[in-house]
Amino acid sequence: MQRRTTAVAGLDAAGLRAAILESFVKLSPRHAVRSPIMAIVLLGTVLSALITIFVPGNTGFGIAVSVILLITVLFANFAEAVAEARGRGQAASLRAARRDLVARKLDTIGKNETRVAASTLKPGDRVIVSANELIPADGEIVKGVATINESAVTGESAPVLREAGTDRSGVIGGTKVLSDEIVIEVSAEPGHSFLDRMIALVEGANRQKTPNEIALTMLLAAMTLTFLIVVATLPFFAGFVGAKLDPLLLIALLVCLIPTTIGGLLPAIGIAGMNRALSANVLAKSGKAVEVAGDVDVLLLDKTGTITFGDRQATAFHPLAGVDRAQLRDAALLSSLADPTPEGKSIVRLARELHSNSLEPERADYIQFSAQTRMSGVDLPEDYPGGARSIRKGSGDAIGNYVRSLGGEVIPELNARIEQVARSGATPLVVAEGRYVLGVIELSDVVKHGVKERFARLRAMGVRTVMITGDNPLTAAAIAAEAGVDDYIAEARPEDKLARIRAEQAGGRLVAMVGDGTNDAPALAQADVGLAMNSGTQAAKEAGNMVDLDSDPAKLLAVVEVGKQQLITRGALTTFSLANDVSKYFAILPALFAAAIPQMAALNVMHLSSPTNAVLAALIFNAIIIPALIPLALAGVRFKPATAVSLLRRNMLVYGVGGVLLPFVAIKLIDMALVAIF
Ligand SMILES: Nc1ncnc2c1ncn2[C@@H]1O[C@H](COP(=O)(O)OP(=O)(O)OP(=O)(O)O)[C@@H](O)[C@H]1O
Ligand SMILES: [K+]
Ligand SMILES: [Mg+2]
Repeated sequence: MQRRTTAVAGLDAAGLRAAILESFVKLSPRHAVRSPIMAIVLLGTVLSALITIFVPGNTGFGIAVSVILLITVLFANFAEAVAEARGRGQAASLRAARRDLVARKLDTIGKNETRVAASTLKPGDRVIVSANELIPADGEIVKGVATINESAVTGESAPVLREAGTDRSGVIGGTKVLSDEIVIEVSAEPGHSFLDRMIALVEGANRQKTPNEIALTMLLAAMTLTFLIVVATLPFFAGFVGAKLDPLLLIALLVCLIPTTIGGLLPAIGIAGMNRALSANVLAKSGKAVEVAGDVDVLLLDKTGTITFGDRQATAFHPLAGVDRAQLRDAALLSSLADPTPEGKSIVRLARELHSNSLEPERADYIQFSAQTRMSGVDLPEDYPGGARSIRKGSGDAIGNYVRSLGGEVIPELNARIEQVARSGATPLVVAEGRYVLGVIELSDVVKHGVKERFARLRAMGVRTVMITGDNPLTAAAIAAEAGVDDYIAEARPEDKLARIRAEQAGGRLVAMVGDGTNDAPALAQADVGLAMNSGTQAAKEAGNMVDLDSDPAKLLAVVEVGKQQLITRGALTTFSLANDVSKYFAILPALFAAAIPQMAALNVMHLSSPTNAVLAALIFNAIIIPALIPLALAGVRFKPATAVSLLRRNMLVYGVGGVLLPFVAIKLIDMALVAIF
């Protein structure tokens, strides 16, 4: 983490020099036209320079106006350059992880290996990687399990476990295998790896304006056009009262009125948002994704692993009346011998601790767990001691259906047992042998620290949280209450997540969700904000529009806050920029009409020393407010969790009223300084 936070903290001397240089490079017309507002200022600079050169008269004033206008454009360019430079610092650390590697590529039958350059690997190729070797390309583990150090990419040095056939099978090129040996199926085209794409994004090579940003740019352009028309027609109306207006003053008036502050800071705000997400170790595939996160109304969260720690561990066996404790214990063990889930492994562990000495069958049919069936188990063959048997374990309703399908029935005692376990927030797994229910396994899980506070923060911001779980309603209710979510859906299968997202969206709401599994991919793609876990499957990472490098599902909460902050920052600075106009009117209008209409002097409420000084002071303020606000644009406006409406009210007060008052003071001070100096 250290490496990345220092890159965000600010620019070093070299970075600063580069940003200053870049401010001049950005004077090129090709760059200038991207912001209509700054283009007008640049045009004004050229025009006032030409007037100064060719129209005899007040040369000193002309030079001053031209220089200040040029500096205004440079300041705006500088704001963008600083934001970009910070992104480049982050890209450099990502790039360090992408090195030229040698891969041990397997042939099609997976027997022989040849050494090839990692850059030649294509999707579908299989490579073998052993302990202490670097993973040559992005892909998914198809064989084996290994601990991996992903610090080169995530900055997080704690090793992570990645395993074939699970939702934690994804690996990134450039990270290091610490133990064991794995076979990886490459998923990325050369040059299009996860890192390649992220570097391009961070550098802003293909930064696209977000819809909000485009809408605001259009609005600002329309305002600029209006002011342009007003100022251009002013001499005509002034003619009626016999006033002749100085073209230099008209240019100054125009530049002061158009929203240069927000126009200059807009790109920096956009870039900074993505950088803030990256500082939280979240790679957003677009700036749009970050912003949409700031607008979401509903957060859909998994229970297991997101709200709870997720390593559900078997803690007790509860046999039904008349069932021997050892019988339940042994059945639970047999049904879990080949169950690779954390739940399955913990059942084996608990049963062994309780001295189960069941033999491992030499051959048996294992039924793997799926979120669809919510059941797993084993079919034992004739020759196993005790004869052929079918053992199943799973959710109460799944096992209920199973025994009923075999002609059995669910006795009330079972429901009482299930309830007893579920009410405490634990997950009851029911074990059945054939059509007889043996009892209940208690799987305990713990709610993560601090989630309750985060949900409360989100609620204060008007975001509703919905927990969606495959677990039974009672466990769901217990955990929902403990975690403080607004709503929950129990006994949900993967497609239910998708259905719920669609339903929320149909109601006009924006939905965010987290996921890691292949079966989460449709929901991740459907959600407006899909945060995929870095540890997750390739399908999930492709489908989502953000990836959390730390694989912490609770990160979604942080992402929402980053997005909110981005929207609020833009809104606050726009308000401030527009509010500034009021005071500039009072500075420039009296100056403009000073000669023709002496009564206008009454408007000179700031008692500025002279008409020219008034204009210069307004222009200088207009220019220096841009760099003054760069830190705020980059860091984001501080905000407390509150609903959009109350935030708007507060920001109108701070940035609106502040935006009106501050320039009065500042312009007056600059005027006094001008008098003192000249
Ligand atoms: N290894 C397993 N064998 C049999 N049944 C299981 C196993 N693991 C979980 N189950 C049952 O299947 C249900 C659904 O599990 P699933 O993992 O889909 O959802 P979940 O983990 O409970 O919820 P979430 O969606 O929040 O992760 C569980 O509540 C449990 O009753
Ligand atoms: K302005
Ligand atoms: Mg699950």
